[in-house]
Amino acid sequence: MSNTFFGAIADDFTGATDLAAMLSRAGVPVTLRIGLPEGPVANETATAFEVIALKIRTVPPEDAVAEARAALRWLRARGAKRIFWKYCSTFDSTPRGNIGPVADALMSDLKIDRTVHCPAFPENGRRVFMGNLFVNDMLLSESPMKDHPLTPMRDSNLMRLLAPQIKRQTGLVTFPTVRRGAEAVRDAMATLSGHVVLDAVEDCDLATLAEALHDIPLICGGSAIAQPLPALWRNTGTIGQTATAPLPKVTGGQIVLSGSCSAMTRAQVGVYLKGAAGYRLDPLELAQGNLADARAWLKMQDPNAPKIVFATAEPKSVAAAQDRLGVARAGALVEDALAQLAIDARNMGVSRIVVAGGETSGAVTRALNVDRLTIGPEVAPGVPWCFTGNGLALALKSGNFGAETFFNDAFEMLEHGVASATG
Ligand SMILES: Nc1ncnc2c1ncn2[C@@H]1O[C@H](COP(=O)(O)OP(=O)(O)O)[C@@H](O)[C@H]1O
Ligand SMILES: O=C(O)[C@@H](O)C(=O)COP(=O)(O)O
Repeated sequence: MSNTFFGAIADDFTGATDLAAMLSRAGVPVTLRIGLPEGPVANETATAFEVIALKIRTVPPEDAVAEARAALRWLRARGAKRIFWKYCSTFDSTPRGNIGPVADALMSDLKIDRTVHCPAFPENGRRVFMGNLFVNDMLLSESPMKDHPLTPMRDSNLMRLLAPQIKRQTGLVTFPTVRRGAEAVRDAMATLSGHVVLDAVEDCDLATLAEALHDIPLICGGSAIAQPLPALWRNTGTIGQTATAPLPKVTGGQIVLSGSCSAMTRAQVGVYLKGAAGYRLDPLELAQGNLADARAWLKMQDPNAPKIVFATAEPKSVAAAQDRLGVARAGALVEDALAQLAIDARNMGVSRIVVAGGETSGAVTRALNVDRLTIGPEVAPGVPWCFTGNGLALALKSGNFGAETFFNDAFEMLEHGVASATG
């Protein structure tokens, strides 16, 4: 018998580990699954918090909807009472989706006519004011997200971004209302239907929103709104107390694989290359079928020494590759190459792997046949070390998360040992 209470569907793998980290911080055991299990899972220890990592951020909307609905069915069959649709705190989507279509489909399946959208993540500089998303001190559309290889964000208004993606209407709970407290938020919600965007500027706003909304069936957004939820459910006796489990110690070689071209990753790669061996992947060369050079380079490296393989490049160079190859093909070539190199690294004794990029993390994690992750401590907000059942440690870093020294920070943290985790 399962006792799942909270079920989350994440649109990419870094997003899934980000959400799992926020729940772990709140002291609850989380099961993070890579895709839906193929067979029954009845004999394993059930946890009240399940996160399913999908790779549906940039697939056609029909495919994203089908996968998300299957995940919803699976979670509800396990007993999930609260559903969370986790997407990016920078609202990464194409003009057609997939944030809106999936939210609409989940609403229909749950038979509800209202949900909320809360991408705010103040600790990582994502704030929503009057329905407009800010990244640090910039509007989303003026931030480096305007140049994202797959989901360039050229508008900052969440209602405007959602409108062409959804069948229902949009609404907004404004910042002044949120600052008046949970009751004011509930009163405002009672007058709204469809997709309600929530303003939130600081963590205290997320706490107010969580207090007002923790009992609604479906929350959509970034990971930060999830952090205050477990304490609220614990206070009302909805979930019990939880214990932490010791983490496995992972020794063995190390590598960084970076397919993210986000501004922060570019800086992180630059810093890491000062002390690590590096190999740059070029999508145009990959298109000629040349992965052999990269594989040969990797084979010559000491498994234990710091090293990085990266396709990370400046927007101009990304645009040039995309002009020649098309956006999807350029992305797929890099993802497939890094996935193959992850397998090669594993075969030469590498067991501690940092991956930069959400899509990239999806490709690498799948290639390594990982089906479940235990969540460890965070290297940076939203980026935990994760552990597989078969001796691998993975840190899946979202493009813009972490400090410039992230890659060094990650391995240092493992060297010094990590105390405990949930899962
Ligand atoms: N040099 C490049 N030219 C074109 N596309 C690239 C290049 N390097 C990486 N990519 C692709 O860009 C996408 C980056 O997305 P992702 O891995 O999700 O990173 P992020 O987390 O920064 O959004 C991937 O599909 C990746 O394969
Ligand atoms: O919400 C976030 O910002 C992250 O959890 C996330 O989804 C990041 O996506 P990528 O930057 O594509 O890794």
